[in-house]
Amino acid sequence: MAHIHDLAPEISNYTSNRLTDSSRVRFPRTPVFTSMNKPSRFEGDVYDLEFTGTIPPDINGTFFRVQPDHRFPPLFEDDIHFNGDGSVTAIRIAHGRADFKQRYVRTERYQHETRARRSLFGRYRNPWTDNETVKGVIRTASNTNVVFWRGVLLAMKEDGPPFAMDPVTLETLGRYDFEGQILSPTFTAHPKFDPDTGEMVCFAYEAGGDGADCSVDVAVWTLDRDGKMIEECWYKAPFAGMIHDCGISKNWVVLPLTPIKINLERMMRGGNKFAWDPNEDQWYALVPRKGAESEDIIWFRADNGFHGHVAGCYELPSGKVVFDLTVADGNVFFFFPPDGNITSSEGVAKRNQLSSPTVRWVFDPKAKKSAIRTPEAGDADVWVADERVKPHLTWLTNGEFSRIDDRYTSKPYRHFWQAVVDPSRPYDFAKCGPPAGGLFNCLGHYTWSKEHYQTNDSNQTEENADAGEKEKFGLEDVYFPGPTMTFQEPTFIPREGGAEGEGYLIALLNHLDELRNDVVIFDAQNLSKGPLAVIHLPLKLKLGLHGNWVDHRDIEAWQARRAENGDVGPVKVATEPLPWQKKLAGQTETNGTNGV
Ligand SMILES: C=Cc1ccc(O)c(OC)c1
Ligand SMILES: [Fe+2]
Repeated sequence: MAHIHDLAPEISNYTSNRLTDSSRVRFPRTPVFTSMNKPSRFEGDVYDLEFTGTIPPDINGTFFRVQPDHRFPPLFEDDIHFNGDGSVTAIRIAHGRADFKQRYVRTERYQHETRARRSLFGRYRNPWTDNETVKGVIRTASNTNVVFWRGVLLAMKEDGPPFAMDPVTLETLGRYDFEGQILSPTFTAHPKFDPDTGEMVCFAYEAGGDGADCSVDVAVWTLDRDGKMIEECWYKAPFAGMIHDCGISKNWVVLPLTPIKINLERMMRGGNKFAWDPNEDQWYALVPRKGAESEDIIWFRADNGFHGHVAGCYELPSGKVVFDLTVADGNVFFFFPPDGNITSSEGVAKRNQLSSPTVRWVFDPKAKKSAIRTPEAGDADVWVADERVKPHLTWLTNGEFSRIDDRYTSKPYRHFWQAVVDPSRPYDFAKCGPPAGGLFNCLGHYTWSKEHYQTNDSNQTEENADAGEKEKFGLEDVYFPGPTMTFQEPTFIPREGGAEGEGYLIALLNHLDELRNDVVIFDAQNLSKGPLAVIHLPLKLKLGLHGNWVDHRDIEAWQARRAENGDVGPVKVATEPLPWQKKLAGQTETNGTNGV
């Protein structure tokens, strides 16, 4: 059979890395856009998905998740996955059956590019690489997380405000500014919900100016269960770096500042948003949840490392704060190499060799601290603990995307789950090629042992732990599906009335050979037994980031509250431009009227 390229010759739409012919719809032939990573770009519904096994009949809710999925060939041929448009998937499960729905988030970016029928926004979080026609437009692709908040689904990416969607239809309602209460240019993709108070704790970094100016301003907010902002405090970080996830305990917020840095000059030259700095520390900010002032923040410094996602965070009887997350021993984001250093192709091989254990830190809010100055923070005091911190323990789990039973957010917890990398298992390279998105070839369930469930309060660090203890701190329950499959992030589904961790685990499975996905459901505490149900999608999705489970009764209760005659009423999306946009428009106008 003739190859398709023989029938119609392939003509590149790129010249020297730039899109030079936007009339040719042809994606780059790079690993970011081929094989499992090929854009899928569809929206649609599949009613009553085929499945094997048994979908537990007590499950009634929706698994929401989001993937970056480029709609148009990017402006730069070497574009990265994280720059793709947010596409939200909903797997609605009830009565032992499942339905599928997928829609793009109608961001402002989406609207502009649809009208132009081409890409207009350039490199990841770099507005200096955009088409002139979209200057001042909110650039976010809303592609990192979807959370349910007071009746709406919020699609989020940390470079911009969230966009609200209807959780049943996935229709985009508009940009959400929390009814005018949060007007920062950026907003986290990882807010945390306090199960006792119903509060949402959230934050933003690079938040001081227009969201692309390398600002060191960090904001932390609390909204109460009625959606009212009750806490807001602004801080200065020691440098402009990524703060991706966070943890909350009863009284504290922990913000991990990763040594991957923003540099304005590099951005203005059209370069990368971030560069890994192998010589910089990891920093952790301990921030009071209530009544904080800027000077109350304490920064703890530790040796260089790359933060993954947070498992748990809670306080010990002494008031010290336990903070558990994965920390890799090198640059996970190989596409953001150190300035003037290794190429990203060297980086990908290196990334696949990184070790990514689960690390427990114990921070003392009463630690002695001193004010320092950094070039980036200018004349602002940055309060730093005098003593550097060391891991309290390091569990060699080698995974990422830690999740817990979210009803235990802010509390001591026993169970966590991860997508796990186990290079000792067979991998069919001939059929699958390099593992797209990383070799997450197992799902793992971890149970902290009794002595580590609520870690003892002595100031024990790795150095005085027993040698054997450094590796395992509880039980491991791992499932390996076979040499042609990898997993995406798992999400816990609680069983009604169940104790912590009683319920199900749901995740997407990638068939790297067939280029197709399944949705798998496990007994959350018995992964090694294999899935209870495998729901077969008739198509290939993309590698997503994060997802969340929403009980259907919550959706129904909020539909009633959000009805025209409900006690809350329909959600109000943002109607005014953000302050940075108004300022920019004002500057443009002034230039015009002055005629200079
Ligand atoms: C996994 C982290 C992460 C961090 C920043 C991003 O913009 C992102 O986009 C999908 C993902
Ligand atoms: Fe994340």
